[in-house]
Amino acid sequence: MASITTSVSMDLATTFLGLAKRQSSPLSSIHSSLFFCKNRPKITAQTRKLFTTTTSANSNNSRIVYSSKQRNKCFSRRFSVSSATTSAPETEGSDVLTKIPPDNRIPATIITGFLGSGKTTLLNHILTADHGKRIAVIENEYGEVDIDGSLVAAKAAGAEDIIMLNNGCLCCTVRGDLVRMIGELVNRKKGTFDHIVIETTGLANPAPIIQTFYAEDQIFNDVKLDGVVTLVDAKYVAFHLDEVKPNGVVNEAVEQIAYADRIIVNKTDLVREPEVASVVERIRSINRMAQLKRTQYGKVDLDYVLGIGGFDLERIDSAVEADHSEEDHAGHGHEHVHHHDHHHDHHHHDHEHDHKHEHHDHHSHDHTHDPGVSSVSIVCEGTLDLEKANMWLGTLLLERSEDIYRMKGLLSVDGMDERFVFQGVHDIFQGSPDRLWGSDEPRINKLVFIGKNLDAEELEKGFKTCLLQ
Ligand SMILES: Nc1nc2c(ncn2[C@@H]2O[C@H](COP(=O)(O)OP(=O)(O)OP(=O)(O)O)[C@@H](O)[C@H]2O)c(=O)[nH]1
Repeated sequence: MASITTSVSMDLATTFLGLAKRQSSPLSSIHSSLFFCKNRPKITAQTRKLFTTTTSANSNNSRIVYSSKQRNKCFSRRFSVSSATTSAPETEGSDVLTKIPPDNRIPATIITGFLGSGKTTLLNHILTADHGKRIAVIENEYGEVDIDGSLVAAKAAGAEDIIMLNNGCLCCTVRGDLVRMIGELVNRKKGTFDHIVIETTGLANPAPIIQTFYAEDQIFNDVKLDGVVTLVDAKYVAFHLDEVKPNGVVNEAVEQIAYADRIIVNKTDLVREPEVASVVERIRSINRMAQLKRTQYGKVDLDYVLGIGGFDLERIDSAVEADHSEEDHAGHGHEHVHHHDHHHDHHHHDHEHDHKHEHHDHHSHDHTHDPGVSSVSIVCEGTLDLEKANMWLGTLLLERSEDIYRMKGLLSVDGMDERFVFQGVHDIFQGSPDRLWGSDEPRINKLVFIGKNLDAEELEKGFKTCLLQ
C-alpha cells in the first residue's frame, strides 16, 4: 500500500514539476507596464448610466442616484426606493439627465471570487490589454507573505503602483487601510490614473468592502464603485457553495456570487459542458441579475469588467437576503435549487430597506470567517532537494488536496538558477521557473497554504525536511 501511495505521489509531483518545465506561466510572459497605458481615452461621465437599467434588471429596478454635491442626501437613500423617475428632480417635461452634474469621480472595480478562481489571472489580463486606461491596483493578500505581489505582471515590469494589503482581509481588519490607501492614491496621484482595481482575498465577504465605498466620505467624494466582478472556478465552485458553515459564519463563495455585477465562470477547460451548465444554473439560483460569461484564463472583453457603470447596492442586498432566508428555512447542506425572483420582490418599501441597513451593518462588523479555514506561511532560507520536495508535495496533495484550497510558493531549488514559482488550487498545479536569483540575493523560500484544518507546525516540519542539509 505504501509503495502505491509513493508512486502515485511521485507521479503527481512529477506532473507538477513537469508541467512547470513544459509550459511557462502566463504570468511570466507579461511584460507591459500596468500602471500607465498609452492612448488614454476620454473618460465620459457615468451619470447617465445611473438612470438606465442594467440589461438584466427589469424596468422597476431602482438605482442609486447621487452626485458628489448630493453625497449626504444620496447616501441616506441607498436603502430606500429611488427609481429613476421618482428620485430625479424636476422630472416633468424635462430631460432629467441634464439636471444631474456629471459624475467625474474615479471608477473602482472590485475583483472577487473564491480562492484560486482566477482573480490575479484576470487582473493580469486587464493590465496588459490594450484599453488605454491607466489603472491603479490595490491587492489584498490573505496571509503574511506577499506572493501575488510577485506574480502580478506590473510588479515584474517595475511598476510601483500596486499597493499590497497583506496584514489581514479587506473585509475585516484592514478596511481602514483601504480607506487610507484610496485617500492617498487620490490625493497624491490624482490625474495619473483613470481607474482603480481592487483584488480581494479569496475569502473576502465583499459586502463590507462594497459598503466602504458608500459609508466613507473620503472615498465617496472622489471614487465611485464601478462594479463587482466575481470569478467562479467552474470545477470547484459547487464544492465551496455546498460547504456547511458553523452558525453565524458566512459562506463566502455564496456571498461573492450574490454581490457580483458581472460573473465570470472561469476554468471551463477543466470541466465538461454539462458541468458548466449545472454551475451556471447554480449561480443563477443565487444571483439571477449579474451578467455571466464563461471563459478560460479570465479572457473576457474589457468592457465586460471595466466601465460597468455603477454598483447597485440595493439589488445586491436583496439577493443576499433572499439567499440567507432560504438557507435558514431549508437548512444547510440541503440540496435545492430555487430560482429567487430577485427582479421583483424588493426595492418597493422603505421600511424593508431600513431593516436591511441594520442587517448589513451588523453583518459587516460581526461576521467571522470559517474558523476551520486558515492560512499558513512558511518562510525559510535554503535550497530544496528536488526529489524530496516532489515526494513531500505529492504526498501532501494526495492526502489533503480537498482541504488545501490554495497553495502558492516561491522556491529555491537545487540546481536551478531561477526562482521556482508555483500555485495550486486543490489538486491542480501550475509552476514555472521565474526570474534568475540575484547573485547576492538570499535564496529564501516562501510558501502560503490556505485551507481547512491546516497544521502549521506539521507543514513547516515537512517542508524543512526537503531542504539540503
Ligand atoms: N486550467 C485553467 N487554469 C486557470 C484558468 N484561469 C486561471 N488558472 C490558473 O489557476 C491558478 C489560480 O489562478 P489565480 O489567478 O492566481 O487565482 P486567484 O483567484 O487570484 O487566487 P487567490 O489569490 O489564491 O485567491 C493559476 O495557476 C492560474 O494560472 C483557467 O481558465 N483554466
